Amino acid sequence: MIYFPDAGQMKAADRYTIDVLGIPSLELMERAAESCVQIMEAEGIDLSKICVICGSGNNGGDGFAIARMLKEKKLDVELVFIGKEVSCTEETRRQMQLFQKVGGRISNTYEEKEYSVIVDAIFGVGLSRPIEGKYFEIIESLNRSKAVRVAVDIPSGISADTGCVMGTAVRADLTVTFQKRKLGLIFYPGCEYAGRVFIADIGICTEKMEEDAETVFSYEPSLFSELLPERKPDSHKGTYGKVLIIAGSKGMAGAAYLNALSAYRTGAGLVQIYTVEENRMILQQLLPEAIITAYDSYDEEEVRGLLTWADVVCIGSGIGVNECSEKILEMVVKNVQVPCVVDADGLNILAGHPQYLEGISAGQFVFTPHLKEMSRLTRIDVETLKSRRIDAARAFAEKYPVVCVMKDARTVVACAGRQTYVNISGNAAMAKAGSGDVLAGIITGLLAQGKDCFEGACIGVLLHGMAGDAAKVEKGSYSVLARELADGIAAVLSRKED
Ligand SMILES: NC(=O)C1=CN([C@@H]2O[C@H](COP(=O)(O)OP(=O)(O)OC[C@H]3O[C@@H](n4cnc5c(N)ncnc54)[C@H](OP(=O)(O)O)[C@@H]3O)[C@@H](O)[C@H]2O)[C@@H](O)CC1
Ligand SMILES: Nc1ncnc2c1ncn2[C@@H]1O[C@H](COP(=O)(O)OP(=O)(O)O)[C@@H](O)[C@H]1O
Ligand SMILES: [K+]
Repeated sequence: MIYFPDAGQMKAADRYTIDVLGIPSLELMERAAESCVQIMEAEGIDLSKICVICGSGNNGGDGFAIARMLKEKKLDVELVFIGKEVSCTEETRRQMQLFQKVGGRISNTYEEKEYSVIVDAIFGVGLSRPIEGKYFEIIESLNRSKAVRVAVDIPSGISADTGCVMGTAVRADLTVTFQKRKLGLIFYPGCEYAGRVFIADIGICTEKMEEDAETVFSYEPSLFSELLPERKPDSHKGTYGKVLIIAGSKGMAGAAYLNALSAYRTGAGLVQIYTVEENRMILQQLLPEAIITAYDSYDEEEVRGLLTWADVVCIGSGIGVNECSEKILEMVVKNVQVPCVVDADGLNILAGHPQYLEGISAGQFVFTPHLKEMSRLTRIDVETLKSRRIDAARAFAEKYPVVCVMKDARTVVACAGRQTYVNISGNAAMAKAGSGDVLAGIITGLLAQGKDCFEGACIGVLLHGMAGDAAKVEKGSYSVLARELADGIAAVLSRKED
């Protein structure tokens, strides 16, 4: 597992390392600076004319130490201190003196010059409010420079908790972050502002943080195959689950097709699609492997029978919001006894009828809203959701006992009592209609093979992104179609057998 701390957790890990393990703060700062210098050298960055810009916190302290180390290598280093002397931490003050001791000079004004590299040590995880005034001007100005920009720990102006730009932020080419990649370097736009990220091990103990229920994690894509359900030699189609897909409306056969295809590609044993009569022939031809049952109008007994048959249900993709789909959804949500994925219009219906969710069982539902659907469900606007993704997904999963898969370029999976997952696979080729239907099918396929709702959701989101990455290799960022994500599933899963 990979863990992504927020600012508070990183500071707590620093404190633990200093106070309990007895590694002096100044020593950590020396290691941090050494790692930055080493990485700049190893990356072949032109160090012929260096500018290090420091703030008054410990991030600035790192900057002073970097400047000293570069100066000791007889390099041309200018140091600009733009913090407040009174606000300096004890360590930063000490580093300032050490820099001056080796003959370093400190300027208090930043001038646009032809630097080869600018080291950003203005703010790290201690950024506590939006950037204004002279800090704003300086960051904008160094973003105009042609120099390579190296951020220390995190680009100044990026929130370590959310990845949001706090007023303005340094656009780095490279970021050297200490011990763990902060959450703000995972979420966009922070992820883009950071450029290439290097993680330097400076000996901060993160064990406590890894055990913390509040910590956000991801799976190591290289260890993906260990997460998959087993395929046993002595098995038959019943071993891998009977899947009921309730999807598609007139003109939306594709949603049902993509759900079902993806569930099959992920390994489900038998898939039945329940859809409107108009889609029967289309789906039969598109996916002869699926059983098709069709309806003209709401038939409670038929739905009840299908629920009894199914080991897993996926409902909502392209079902439309109308009287019939509302009745089917209400019936399913109130009566389903097996794991159930609710997607798209299923969620839009629930947004208008939250009473359907009263009394639902815990650990049985996976909801897969994109941000707009999440906004409808929570009545929180999309911009606010973007600025507090983790909190919003967690709050929803606390309010309703469901696994909440809040989809975006970085999908978040929250479940009460579990650490929150954030996904790091996938790419912009997936920003196309139908991708979400594929995800709902993948998660359903994993649940059919016995994964619990939370694991099935996390592994499904990872697999979906990896399938997108495989599809991008084949078709490029512009041309991938949602159905080709299903080919990507096959490409990823077949690697397990290699
Ligand atoms: N020993 C350790 O702990 C280690 C820490 N390490 C390094 O320390 C970094 C964390 O250091 P930190 O906690 O001192 O905070 P930091 O990011 O320098 O910023 C705080 C300063 O910024 C100021 N400020 C904030 N927002 C502002 C704004 N919008 N506009 C203007 N000012 C603003 C704030 O001022 P104040 O709020 O007090 O007015 C304060 O002066 C971490 O990222 C890593 O690089 C490593 O060396 C490893 C060992
Ligand atoms: N830029 C991107 N990077 C990674 N994943 C993406 C990106 N854009 C979209 N996705 C993924 O594609 C899916 C889109 O889902 P959704 O918006 O519901 O599509 P649709 O409703 O058209 O099927 C989500 O799982 C999302 O995480
Ligand atoms: K910084």
